[in-house]
Amino acid sequence: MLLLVLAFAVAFVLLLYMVSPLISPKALKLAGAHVVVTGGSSGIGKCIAIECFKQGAFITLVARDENKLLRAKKEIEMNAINDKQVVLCISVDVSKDYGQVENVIKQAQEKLGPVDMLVNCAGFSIPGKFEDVDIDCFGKLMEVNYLGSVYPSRAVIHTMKERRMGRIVFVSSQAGQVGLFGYTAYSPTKFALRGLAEALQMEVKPYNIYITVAYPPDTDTPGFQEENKVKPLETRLISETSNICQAEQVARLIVKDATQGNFNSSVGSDGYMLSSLTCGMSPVTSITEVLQQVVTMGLFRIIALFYLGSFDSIVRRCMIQREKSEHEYKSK
Ligand SMILES: NC(=O)C1=CN([C@@H]2O[C@H](COP(=O)(O)OP(=O)(O)OC[C@H]3O[C@@H](n4cnc5c(N)ncnc54)[C@H](OP(=O)(O)O)[C@@H]3O)[C@@H](O)[C@H]2O)C=CC1
Ligand SMILES: CCCCCCCCCCCCCCCC(=O)[C@@H](N)CO
Repeated sequence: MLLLVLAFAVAFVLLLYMVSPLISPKALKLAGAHVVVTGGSSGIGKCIAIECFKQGAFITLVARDENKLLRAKKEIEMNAINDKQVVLCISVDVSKDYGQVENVIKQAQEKLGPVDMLVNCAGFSIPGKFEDVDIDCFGKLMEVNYLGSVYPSRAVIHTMKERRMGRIVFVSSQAGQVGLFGYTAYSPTKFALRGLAEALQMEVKPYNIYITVAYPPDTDTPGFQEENKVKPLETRLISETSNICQAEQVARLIVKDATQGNFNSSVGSDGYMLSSLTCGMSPVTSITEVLQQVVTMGLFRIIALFYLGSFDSIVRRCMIQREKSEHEYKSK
């Protein structure tokens, strides 16, 4: 009898331990909230700002080009739901100097109050074969995509901890879940955000601060058009596996996941599979999510083998094609 009670007690404690990371956070209400969006003057960032504005938030847009900022501000303001809402623009390079970024956040907090949600969306990509990408680009990408997310986050975290509330979003990429041909310089910067997010989430969870990492697929934005000008054929063919998304759709999902406090934010069926497959030791906030992961991971690994096989064959075909045309060129 005593043994039975003991066994039940142990089972109960174990169950409590298993379920304790699953307690869902309370959703953040955006009406009246202050949302800072880096990279908010274009593409996904601009659409995130619009989505938050539509829900009643006050917005600070952070990017370098002042004209682009002003144009985005006008566009966002057309979506106001009341006449108190404000869009503030501040021009700064998020990657250069921590002191500057800290000042920008201070200015924003003085004008619009403490930051409730920070969205780190400033970033770019330089695709190309490992040996073709200019050696300086590896550092530049790491500076903007990684340090450019560390600096603003570091500048808001103190106040968020004091207030025991907040949301921080890191915009990674599907290329931050899987390394692909042409992304040797870009992928690592997006993988790095995941490591940062996991470690930071563990630190700030007791302060009721929730981190979201978003993994968008190719999305039709000015940045995407720019990237396509230099994208190797292999990268384009491999990326075509995933559909091109609209920035509005990606933004809507990111804002929904961030306000709900979900650690993971993905788009579409490939996004869903990739996230389940690469969940690793990442935090979970819902029981359904973790059950889906447990059930689907093995199956998705098998499906992934077919994808990997097709990617390998794309790379091989392109190599043969290239060598052939080089040969023809030489023999002419
Ligand atoms: N589009 C896509 O296919 C995908 C994009 N992503 C990621 O989403 C994010 C946004 O991409 P997307 O909307 O396409 O990009 P865009 O090029 O359209 O917009 C980038 C924004 O970031 C700002 N920015 C760039 N560098 C800096 C900097 N050093 N300091 C401050 N602001 C900066 C730009 O303004 P300014 O130049 O004036 O500073 C602009 O507002 C990026 O991190 C990208 O890696 C992820 C997956 C897919
Ligand atoms: C079960 C396994 C499923 C596997 C599916 C694999 C699909 C891979 C497609 C990857 C597309 C990469 C998009 C990068 C976007 C990006 O970040 C740049 N456009 C930035 O500008």
